[in-house]
Amino acid sequence: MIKELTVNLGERSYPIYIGEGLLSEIGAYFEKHGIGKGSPLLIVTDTHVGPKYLKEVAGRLESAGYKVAAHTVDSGEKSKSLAVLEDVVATALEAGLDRKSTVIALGGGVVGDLAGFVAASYMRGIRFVQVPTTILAHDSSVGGKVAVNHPLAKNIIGAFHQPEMVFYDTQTLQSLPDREVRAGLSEMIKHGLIWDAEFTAWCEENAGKLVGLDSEALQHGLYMGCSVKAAVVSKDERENDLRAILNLGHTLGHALEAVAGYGELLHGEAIAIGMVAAAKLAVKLGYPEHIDTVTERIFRKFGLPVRIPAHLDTHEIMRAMMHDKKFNEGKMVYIIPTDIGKVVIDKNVSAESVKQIVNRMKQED
Ligand SMILES: NC(=O)c1ccc[n+]([C@@H]2O[C@H](COP(=O)([O-])OP(=O)(O)OC[C@H]3O[C@@H](n4cnc5c(N)ncnc54)[C@H](O)[C@@H]3O)[C@@H](O)[C@H]2O)c1
Ligand SMILES: O=C(O)C(=O)C[C@@H](O)[C@H](O)[C@H](O)COP(=O)(O)O
Ligand SMILES: [Zn+2]
Repeated sequence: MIKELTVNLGERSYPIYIGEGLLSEIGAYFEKHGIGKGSPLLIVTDTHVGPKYLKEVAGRLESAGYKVAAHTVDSGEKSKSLAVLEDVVATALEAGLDRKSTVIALGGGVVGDLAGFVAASYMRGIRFVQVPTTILAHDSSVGGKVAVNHPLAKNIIGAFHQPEMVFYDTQTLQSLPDREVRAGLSEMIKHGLIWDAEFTAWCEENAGKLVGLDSEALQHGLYMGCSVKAAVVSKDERENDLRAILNLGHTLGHALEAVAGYGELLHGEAIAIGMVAAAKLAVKLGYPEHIDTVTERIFRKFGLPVRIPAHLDTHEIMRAMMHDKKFNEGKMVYIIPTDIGKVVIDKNVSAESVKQIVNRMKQED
C-alpha cells in the first residue's frame, strides 16, 4: 500500500509517497507530475547506492521515454563539499541539462543535500526529485534544506529549494548496514521528542522491530516522522521561528561532526549525543528530571551513543558551536525539551552552561 502526505507550501506544495517496491513505478509518477521529456534528467547517487539501484531507476525512466544521465559520488559525508558539487555540475553541463531539466537525488541525506544544492544553484535553480534510500532521509528529503559543508561548519553553504516530490521506496532500506539503520532512527526519535510523546513511546516499544527492519513498523515510523516534518515545514518553511525545533540536538551534534572530522561520527549518532545533552541542559535549567532519564534510556535502547568521545577538545567543540546558524547577535539559541514530546526555543542559554554539560558528558560513562 502506498501512503501519501503533502507538504503544504502554496504553489510549492508537493507530495511524499511512501511504499514498498515504488521504484518500479517511477516512470509513471514522473509523467503524472509533469516532468517533461524534452530535457535530460540527471540522477545523482553514491558508490553504495548506485550499484544497487541506479540501473533500475535509470532503466524505468528510459523505458518511459526520458533521456537520463548519471553522476556517482563517493559514499559518505565528505561528498557534501564544494569540490564534489563542481564535479556534478560538470556532468550536468556535459549531459546538456537545461533550465527545464530535473535532478534526481537517489540515495541518503548526503546525496539529497548535495544534489538538491546542485538543483538550487544550476542555472539559478532547476527542479529536483528526492528518491531517499536511507531511514535518516525521511527527514532530509522533506523540507527543502539543501547544502554542502565547509571544513569549519556543517551545511554552511546552502539554500532552501523544495523538491517536486519525495518518492520513498522502503524496500531499498533492507540493504542498509546496521549502523546506518540505527543512525537513521535517531532522527525518527527526534520527531517524537519535539512533537509527540505517544509516538516517542511507540518508537521505544518498537525499538527491536525498527532496528530489525520490520516492514510494518518501519512504514509506520517513517510515515509518522514525515508527518511531523511536513507539519513543521508547512508552518515555517524558512526557519523564521518554529522550524528551529527540528534542530533539537543539532547545535552540539553538528559541532561534534565537524570536530571529529566529517564521517567519523554519523549525523544520526552525533545528534543522538546532542539530544541527550539538550535533555541534561533542560534539567539544569529546572525542567523535570525524567526528560534526561527517558531521553538517554531511549537512545541507549537503539544502541546509539550518549556520550561525547573523550578525545574531542571542548574548546574546539565550543568554537564550532559558534558557527551554528542559530548563533546570532552573540547569543546561542538552543532547543530545550520541557517534557517528552515538547520543546521550547530558548534564546538565552549561556555558553557556560553548555560547556559544563559538554565536560560532564565527556567524563560520565
Ligand atoms: N536537509 C535536511 O533537512 C537534512 C536532515 C537530516 C540530515 N541531513 C543530512 O543528511 C546527511 C546524512 O544522511 P544519511 O544518514 O542518509 O547519510 P548517507 O547519505 O551518507 O547514507 C548513509 C550510508 O548508507 C549508504 N546507503 C544509502 N542508502 C543505502 C541503501 N539503501 N543500501 C545500502 N547502503 C545505503 C550510503 O552510501 C552511506 O554510506 C548528513 O549530511 C546530514 O547533515 C539533512
Ligand atoms: O529541516 C530542518 O529544518 C532540520 O533542522 C532538520 C535537521 O535534521 C537537518 O540535519 C538539517 O540539515 C539541519 O539544518 P541546519 O540548518 O542546522 O543546517
Ligand atoms: Zn539532522
